[in-house]
Amino acid sequence: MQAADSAVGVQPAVSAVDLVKVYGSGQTAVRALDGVTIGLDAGRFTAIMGPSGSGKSTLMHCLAGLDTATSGTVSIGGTDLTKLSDRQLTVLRRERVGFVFQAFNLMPTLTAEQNILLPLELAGTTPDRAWVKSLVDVLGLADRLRHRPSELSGGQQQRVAVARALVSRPDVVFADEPTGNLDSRTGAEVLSFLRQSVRELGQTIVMVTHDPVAASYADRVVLVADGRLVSELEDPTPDTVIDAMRKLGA
Ligand SMILES: Nc1ncnc2c1ncn2[C@@H]1O[C@H](COP(=O)(O)OP(=O)(O)OP(=O)(O)O)[C@@H](O)[C@H]1O
Repeated sequence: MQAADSAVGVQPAVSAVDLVKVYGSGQTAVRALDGVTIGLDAGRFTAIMGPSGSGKSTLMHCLAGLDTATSGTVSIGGTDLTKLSDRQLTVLRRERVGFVFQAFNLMPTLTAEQNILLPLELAGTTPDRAWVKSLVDVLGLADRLRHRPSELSGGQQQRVAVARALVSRPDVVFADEPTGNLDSRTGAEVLSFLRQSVRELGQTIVMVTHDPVAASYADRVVLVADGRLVSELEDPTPDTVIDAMRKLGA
């Protein structure tokens, strides 16, 4: 078997080497990331956890090309983000990365369907109708497509945001507290769908969360403290995540 066919040789979907992020300068400088090296495997669901202020959001923003690191490198699908111009970075984010935010971030004047198709519209790509239909069906949105976000429940809005993130089959989906604004039952539905998209569609997902139950949907949890990776868990359960967080003093 070729190395590329085995798990050992698989290139990570996202990787970072010695990532440092310093906000501000002089006496007020904050070292939010202090030398993070990480590889996030394709086709897996990774959760990033850690105490408040530990650097989770900064790490996610740097990995996703939403923020630039002070030093170190980040690659998505083999492309080194630090070598791209702002314009190239915008195109890469649009075409190869999907985002799901806590606050849904849907366009209020567009219908659910228009919101889902927006990334393709912006990229000038023709929608794969069969793919769009399967996303809409699996997410239970078929009878909500003509509604605007204000006419949808929070859970429905987040399902639209998930469909929008997946519609262009991105290399990776970054989710920042995707269930933070949802009740636990609706949150569980959204997390189950994210899990399903990894299992059945081979999607790569990276999620920042405070919630041990949400993290237990992931294949792997990486724990951040004071801007460094301090430990990780494979096949987490809520209890193993709570234990690991307790050890960090969180
Ligand atoms: N724009 C900024 N300017 C200055 N300092 C910042 C900025 N953004 C974040 N920080 C600081 O960097 C550190 C890491 O912040 P970050 O938001 O990444 O942590 P977090 O783990 O996501 O926190 P939380 O769980 O509370 O959202 C914190 O000390 C924070 O105050």
